Amino acid sequence: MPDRCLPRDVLLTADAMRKADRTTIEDFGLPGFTLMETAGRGATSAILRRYGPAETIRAFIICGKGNNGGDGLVVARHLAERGARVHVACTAPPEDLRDDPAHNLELLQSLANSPGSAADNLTLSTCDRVEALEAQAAAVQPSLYVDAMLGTGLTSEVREPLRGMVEWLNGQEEKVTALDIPTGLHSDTGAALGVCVRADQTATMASMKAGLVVGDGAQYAGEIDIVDIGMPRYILSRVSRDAGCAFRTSDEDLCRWWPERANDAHKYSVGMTVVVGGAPGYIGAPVMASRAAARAGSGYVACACPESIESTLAQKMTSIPTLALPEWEDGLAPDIHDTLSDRLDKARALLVGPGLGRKSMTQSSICDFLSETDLPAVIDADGLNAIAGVLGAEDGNLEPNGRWILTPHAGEFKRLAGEDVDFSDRIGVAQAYAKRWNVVLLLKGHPSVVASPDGTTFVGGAGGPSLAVAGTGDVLAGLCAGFLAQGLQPIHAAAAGMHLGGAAADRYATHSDARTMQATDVLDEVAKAAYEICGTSKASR
Ligand SMILES: NC(=O)C1=CN([C@@H]2O[C@H](COP(=O)(O)OP(=O)(O)OC[C@H]3O[C@@H](n4cnc5c(N)ncnc54)[C@H](O)[C@@H]3O)[C@@H](O)[C@H]2O)[C@@H](O)CC1
Ligand SMILES: [K+]
Repeated sequence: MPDRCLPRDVLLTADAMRKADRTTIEDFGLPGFTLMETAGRGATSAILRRYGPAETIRAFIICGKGNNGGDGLVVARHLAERGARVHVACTAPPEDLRDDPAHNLELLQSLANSPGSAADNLTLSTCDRVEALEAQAAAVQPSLYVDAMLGTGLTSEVREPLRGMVEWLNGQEEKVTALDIPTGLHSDTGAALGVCVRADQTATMASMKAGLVVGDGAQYAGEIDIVDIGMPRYILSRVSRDAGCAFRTSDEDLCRWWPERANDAHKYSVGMTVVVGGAPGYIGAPVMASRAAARAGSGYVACACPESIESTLAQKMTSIPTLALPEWEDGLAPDIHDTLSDRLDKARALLVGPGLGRKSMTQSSICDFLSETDLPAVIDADGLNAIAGVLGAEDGNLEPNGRWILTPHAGEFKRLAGEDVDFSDRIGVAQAYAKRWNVVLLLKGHPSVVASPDGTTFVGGAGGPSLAVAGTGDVLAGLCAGFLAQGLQPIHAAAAGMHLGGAAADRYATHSDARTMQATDVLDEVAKAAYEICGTSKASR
């Protein structure tokens, strides 16, 4: 777990959030009413920062009957007090509200009925049909909508009349601020539950929610502001390891995990990586992966490949030595471990798979090799295809023991799992299979997710869809292996590789059209991205 536990780095589930709320209220002693007041006041400030000043705002706030609606009622009070024109449309009659939302409705009614400037600016109505919402909006002519219909309490597809209201709201041209999460978004998976508010801004309470960054969350949430509601950090930290929760990788994580070099360092003490990859016709993948391992700081990278391509591969590599692996007609000969034993004695990490091909002999030789080595390993591409069907099998002889990082894309993952997997909950899938297989599992995608067998999970905090191009997987695997060779724990090596690769791609987009990026460009950007992230203190490494 990261040393720091900042709300922006912690991705919580609805369950974890409820647990944190309960602990804050019952054990810590901060009343729920105070949390709601702080949430609403903080969200008001977030709205004014983006769309203020208050006098220019004509806000139309749609409030559900739960606590998310309660937040909306508090926002209404504070926006009106600060001079905004505010109309509140409650989707349920007043008698349906309970506890804190009911109390806040009373306060708002009392404000609306008291003489003074806020009262002149404030109107309230009950609005249980979309036609009524439409008519009220036509009368108010809002400049901003606030979505306080549903928050983390939603677990099933949005029902009428809210469903129609969400569809109507998505048809409006004005800006929309969602409170906590856009109505309709599954707060854990980022799936739209039937419909989902498309927000320009989401003011989320206490901590990031996982659903705001995975699945379709990012496309519905717009700009995200985290509202400090006074929940103690230790409570957020305590729930952050619950199932389904994750951390977002940050530049600070990368700098903390990546070790400085000792003054008396030599190439082997820094960490040697042995890459096993390549096949006739597949030269590029092991070259890219080996270079990436070196870029990540591995002191010495050697690339073992089939003997028939060794001289070609050697011409493509300058500082990376090649090693020839004997071949039979049907692929790599057995006894890879014996062939490489001298190098393996010195190595601190393996990378198995880039461009290996899928010949049956190669696959069985690779499985034997992996069953014989104790080294930490990154297994990618055809390495994954080689172990598909063996990993996790009762009669299989593979024992990952948490030392392996598997980096599958969706197709490779399905082959490994041997079953159709529903990827709508990517964090859940990564956590379940990392535990089942006793591996660190890096699920590539946007964003990528990496989980360890003990449940520690990171979501990529850098990189975007520009990485969806051939060869970037080889770079990612190489970066992870390079970090593994320097002694990082497998989960941190995988998260560091994911973050640095993403940051390199982001850096490319600062000076070139992201659509033109190739995997070699990512590799070229790695050194500069690392320098910008980790600063001059790392320049001497
Ligand atoms: N102490 C707390 O618990 C705090 C909660 N906060 C807010 O409270 C929210 C969670 O509140 P709740 O747990 O009351 O939940 P919500 O307010 O998100 O939703 C509950 C309401 O949704 C309705 N509902 C559930 N499923 C539905 C569906 N499929 N279609 C239509 N309606 C449906 C329920 O009938 C219920 O009225 C958070 O998102 C956040 O905005 C914040 O105020 C901070 C403090
Ligand atoms: K909402």
